[in-house]
Amino acid sequence: MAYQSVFRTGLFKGQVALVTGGGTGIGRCVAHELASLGATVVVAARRREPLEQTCREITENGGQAHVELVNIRDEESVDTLIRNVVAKFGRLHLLVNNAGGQFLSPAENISVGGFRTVLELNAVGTWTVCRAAMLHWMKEHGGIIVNIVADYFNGFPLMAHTGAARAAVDNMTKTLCQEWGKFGIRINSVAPGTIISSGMQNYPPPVQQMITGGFHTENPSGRLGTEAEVSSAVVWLLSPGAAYVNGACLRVDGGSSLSKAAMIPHPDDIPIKAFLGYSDASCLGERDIPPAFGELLAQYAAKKTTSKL
Ligand SMILES: CCCCCCC/C=C/C(=O)SCCNC(=O)CCNC(=O)[C@H](O)C(C)(C)COP(=O)(O)OP(=O)(O)OC[C@H]1O[C@@H](n2cnc3c(N)ncnc32)[C@H](O)[C@@H]1OP(=O)(O)O
Ligand SMILES: NC(=O)C1=CN([C@@H]2O[C@H](COP(=O)(O)OP(=O)(O)OC[C@H]3O[C@@H](n4cnc5c(N)ncnc54)[C@H](OP(=O)(O)O)[C@@H]3O)[C@@H](O)[C@H]2O)C=CC1
Repeated sequence: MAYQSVFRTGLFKGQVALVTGGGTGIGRCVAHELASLGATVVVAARRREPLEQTCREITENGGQAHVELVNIRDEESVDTLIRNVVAKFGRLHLLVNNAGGQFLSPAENISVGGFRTVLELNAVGTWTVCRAAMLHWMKEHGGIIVNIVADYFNGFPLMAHTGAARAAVDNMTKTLCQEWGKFGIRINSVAPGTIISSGMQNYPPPVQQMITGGFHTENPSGRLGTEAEVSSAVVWLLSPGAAYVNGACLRVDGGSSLSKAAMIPHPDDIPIKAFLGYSDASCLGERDIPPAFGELLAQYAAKKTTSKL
């Protein structure tokens, strides 16, 4: 019943949609929503089983779905995917670049290889799919693309690699909007906040507990997001109703990117000592500020620091 669609408007009837990472999580939900609105959906990723499961669910619901295997880190595999879709269905109108991910790690423990892996998966991988879709179909016929990124806007503690990769994808989206508009290609990105999805299985139990235990509810909406909430934004951007939205990044995060709490707890020591002036008189002593703030400055001056500078 969970995926029983309540209405079928046929909004995307006759259109072919490719969703990478469409066997699980957000991609699976996007695939369901597009199929329930009439699109023929191709779900593509590395593992056949989850893709076939999604496909079965959609077909049982009366939609049309097909499976293709792809590794978006492999240019030849991506090329084959796009050629197969165009050969089998004769068209490719809609593309959702959802496949991606990373591992959680303090930046100081990310090796060069680890950083490169995440850049290659998310940034180069998304580019590879965009490029192949453009070359093999959209350059001649137009199309609509949505790239899934993440809340990278103020940096991404514990995920420096993915923050860099998602920023790259968002910027690439803006460039492609300007360069590929002439082909009739419209392209946007969606930046999910923390979403309750299969992706959470990738994090160790203590991290899962931290997320479910309130850490990520500290946002204006007071909760985590759902796959359907991200999918809804994707579907809208793919729809004619968003015809004049191009090169945008739509945040689906409950407002969390506006009010992000520090993700890394601070130690008692302050690692970056406050600057209080070169002269002793600059900031301390008699001042025209409320007393409580003066006390705070005095504390900053007295605090021991771990800084070696
Ligand atoms: C604080 C909580 C924040 C929550 C915010 C949530 C926001 C985001 C949510 C999501 O995105 S949901 C999750 C979506 N799904 C995933 O992220 C899973 C995807 N992960 C993967 O597919 C893989 O882990 C990977 C990132 C693609 C890497 O897989 P691959 O098999 O290619 O890696 P390896 O060949 O094993 O290693 C390559 C390279 O990377 C280093 N590395 C891999 N894993 C780790 C790790 N856990 N910690 C540190 N380093 C890691 C590995 O050592 C290799 O490095 P080198 O040997 O080359 O130096
Ligand atoms: N959940 C969240 O809070 C957030 C998620 N995101 C992003 O949203 C997207 C979907 O995540 P979510 O559904 O949560 O997590 P999932 O882990 O369920 O989704 C990741 C999908 O990407 C596919 N994938 C990974 N690597 C490749 C590859 N090399 N080639 C092809 N497909 C690949 C996986 O399939 P397979 O392993 O079979 O290849 C899987 O279906 C990801 O890009 C994620 O990083 C962004 C912000 C927040």
